[in-house]
Amino acid sequence: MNASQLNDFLALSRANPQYLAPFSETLPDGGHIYVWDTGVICIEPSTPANKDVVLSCGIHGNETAPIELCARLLSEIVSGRLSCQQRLLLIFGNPTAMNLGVREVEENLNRLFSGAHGLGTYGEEKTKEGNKAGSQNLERERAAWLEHYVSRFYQTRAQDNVERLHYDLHTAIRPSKYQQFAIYPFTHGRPYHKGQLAFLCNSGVDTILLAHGPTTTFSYFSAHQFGAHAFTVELGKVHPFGDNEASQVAALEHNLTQLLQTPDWQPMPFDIARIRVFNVCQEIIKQSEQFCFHFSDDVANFSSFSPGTLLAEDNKQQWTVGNKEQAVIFPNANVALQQRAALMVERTELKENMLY
Ligand SMILES: O=C(O)CCC(=O)N[C@@H](CCC(=O)O)C(=O)O
Ligand SMILES: [Zn+2]
Repeated sequence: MNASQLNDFLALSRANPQYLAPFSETLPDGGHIYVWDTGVICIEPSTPANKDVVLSCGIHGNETAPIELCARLLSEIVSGRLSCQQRLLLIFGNPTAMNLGVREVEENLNRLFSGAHGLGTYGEEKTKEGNKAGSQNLERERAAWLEHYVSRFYQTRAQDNVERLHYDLHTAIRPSKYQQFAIYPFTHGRPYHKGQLAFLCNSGVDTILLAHGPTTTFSYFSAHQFGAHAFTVELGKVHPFGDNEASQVAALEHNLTQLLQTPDWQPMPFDIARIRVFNVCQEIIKQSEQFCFHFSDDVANFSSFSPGTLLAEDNKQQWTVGNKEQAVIFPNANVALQQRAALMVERTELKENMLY
C-alpha cells in the first residue's frame, strides 16, 4: 500500500495539479479508496450504508479553511481512526489555483457547472495528455471533469433508499455579520428539507439563503441533476493556508465525522426558530467597466440597506432596494463582465408548509 501518498493526498494533488493517474488502495477497515484524478478521491466502504456523500472544497483555490478541514477528514480515514461507513467522494476543486494562492486561474469555476463550461459531457478516462481539443481553459476543463466524476459517483447505485448529499465548502472574501451561512440552491418550488436544515444549524451554519433561480454553481448541479441535498456552505473568511482556526469549523467537522462513521446518526432535533433565513431577492450583474457600487465594496456580508437606497449603477441601469430592507452578500466589483457582483437578500421565515 502506498500509504505515504494517501497520507497527504492534498500535497500529492498540489504537486500534480493537472493530472494524477488513477490508483486504489485498501483501507485499514477493509474499505477501498480510489484516486480518480488530481484532487478527486472516492471511498467505498466494504458494506456501504445509505448515504452517498460528496464533499467538495477549494473550488476557489484561496478558500483554505475548508481545504484544511477536508484534508483532516481524509487523513482520519486513511489512518483508520475514522471508519467511513458511507460512500464518499471527496473533491479538492482547483489545485492549480491553490498553488497560486488565487480564487481562480482563468475563470470562476463555480460559474461553469450544468454545462456552462461548454465542453459537453465527459465520459472517457482522462489521460496525461489531458485536455479535450477545443477546451478553452483550465477551469472549464475541470468543471467538465468534476461533473463527470459526480455523475459517476451518484450513478454507481440507484437512488432508491439512498440519500444523496453534497456539501460544497467555501469561505467568503469579506467578513460576515453571520460568520457561517449556506446557500440553498433553487428548488423549483419544492419544499426545504428539515433534516438538512437541522444538520447545518447544528453544525454552526445557522443562516440560510434561499436561492431564487437556477444557477451554474456546483451545488445547484448536484441538486438539480441528481436530486441531492446540496448546499454551498460558507465557513468564515478567506485566509492563507495555515492561518485558519480549526476550532471555527469544529462543529461541522464533528458532524461530518458522525455522518460518515455512524450510519444511524441524526443531528439534534431541529428548532426552526434557531435558523435565520433570507430570500435572495435580486442579483446585481456587472455589465460593463462603468459598473460601480454606491457603497464601499469592502462592507461585511449582511450589511443592510434601507428601502429606496441606490446600491449600484452600470451605464443607465440602476439597482435599488425595494420597499423592504435588504442586505448585501458577496459584494465584489472586480468580477468579470456578465458575472454576479452581489446578491441582495431579504429576511424571511420558513413556514411549516415549506418544509418536509
Ligand atoms: O465572498 C465572496 O464574494 C464569494 C464567496 C463564494 O465563493 N461564494 C460562492 C457562492 C455560490 C452560490 O451562490 O451558491 C460563489 O460565489 O461561488
Ligand atoms: Zn468560494
